[in-house]
Amino acid sequence: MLPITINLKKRKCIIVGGGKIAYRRTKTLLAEGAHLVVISPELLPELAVLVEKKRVDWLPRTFEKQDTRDAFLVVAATNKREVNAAVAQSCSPNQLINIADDPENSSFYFPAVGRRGLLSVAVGTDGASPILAKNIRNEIMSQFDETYELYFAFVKISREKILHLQIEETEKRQLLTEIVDKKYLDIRLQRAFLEQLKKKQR
Ligand SMILES: C[C@@]1(CC(=O)O)C2=NC(=C\c3[nH]c(c(CCC(=O)O)c3CC(=O)O)Cc3[nH]c(c(CC(=O)O)c3CCC(=O)O)/C=C3\N/C(=C\2)[C@@H](CCC(=O)O)[C@]3(C)CC(=O)O)/[C@H]1CCC(=O)O
Ligand SMILES: NC(=O)c1ccc[n+]([C@@H]2O[C@H](COP(=O)([O-])OP(=O)(O)OC[C@H]3O[C@@H](n4cnc5c(N)ncnc54)[C@H](O)[C@@H]3O)[C@@H](O)[C@H]2O)c1
Repeated sequence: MLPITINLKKRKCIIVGGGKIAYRRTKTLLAEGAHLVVISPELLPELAVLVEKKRVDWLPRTFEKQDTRDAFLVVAATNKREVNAAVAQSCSPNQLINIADDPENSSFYFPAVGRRGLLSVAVGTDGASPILAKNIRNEIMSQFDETYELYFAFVKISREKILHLQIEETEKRQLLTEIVDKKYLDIRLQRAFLEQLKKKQR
């Protein structure tokens, strides 16, 4: 399975079911700015709060096969195997579909995600053990404390500035390599580097 980072901003995502798994998926997809529609006769209180806050749309009924028609991504997360199978059946081969109780027939899995500023980490085990994926994610993320949040922002800004400099390609490459040195976790060195770049811009 290929891990990719998908831009979900404003894309329509359908979640069928309103229980624990639906809520977990909702949080993951909302964090990426997706347009979420939850279809379920009942909702977990945590999901109802998100509906009240208008963070997600809710269709308070059971699934109907036209529901998935214009969705970019679909999650089948009811506690009924036959309903989840019907959700999957209703999708075209080009829609992204995750079936909570049927990885074999899902076109994508949810990895264990970690975020620190602009860094994102996704760990999967091809479904072998979600708990292990979670543990490995936690292990990786423990290496990145909050100083990395500023650092990743520094790297992004510096890279943009370097790419726009009127200098030789070899020097650009050297500078792009320079900024990933861990010494730049130190904010004073970040400032000094940006000052240096300013001089090169003139
Ligand atoms: C990583 C994480 C992301 C997330 O869900 O956001 C995730 N599962 C998590 C937790 C978790 N899931 C389960 C348990 C109970 C213990 C256990 O069974 O091990 C726990 C533990 C817990 O809750 O702590 C049960 C379970 N999971 C799946 C099945 C179906 C099956 O295997 O048939 C069943 C049995 C259902 C049943 O009982 O019927 C299937 C999938 N779960 C996946 C992802 C995909 C594979 C990821 C990979 O490649 O490893 C995959 C294939 C598809 C998918 O659903 O996307 C998230 C933790 C991260 C976090 O906390 O951030
Ligand atoms: N992938 C995973 O990580 C993972 C982990 C645990 C469980 N599961 C599986 O996920 C599924 C859901 O688990 P859960 O704990 O969220 O269940 P749950 O009982 O908390 O929630 C089920 C929801 O489905 C809704 N529902 C039932 N019939 C429906 C229909 N016809 N149309 C629309 N909604 C309907 C119910 O109203 C309820 O909100 C189960 O099949 C379980 O085996 C997957």
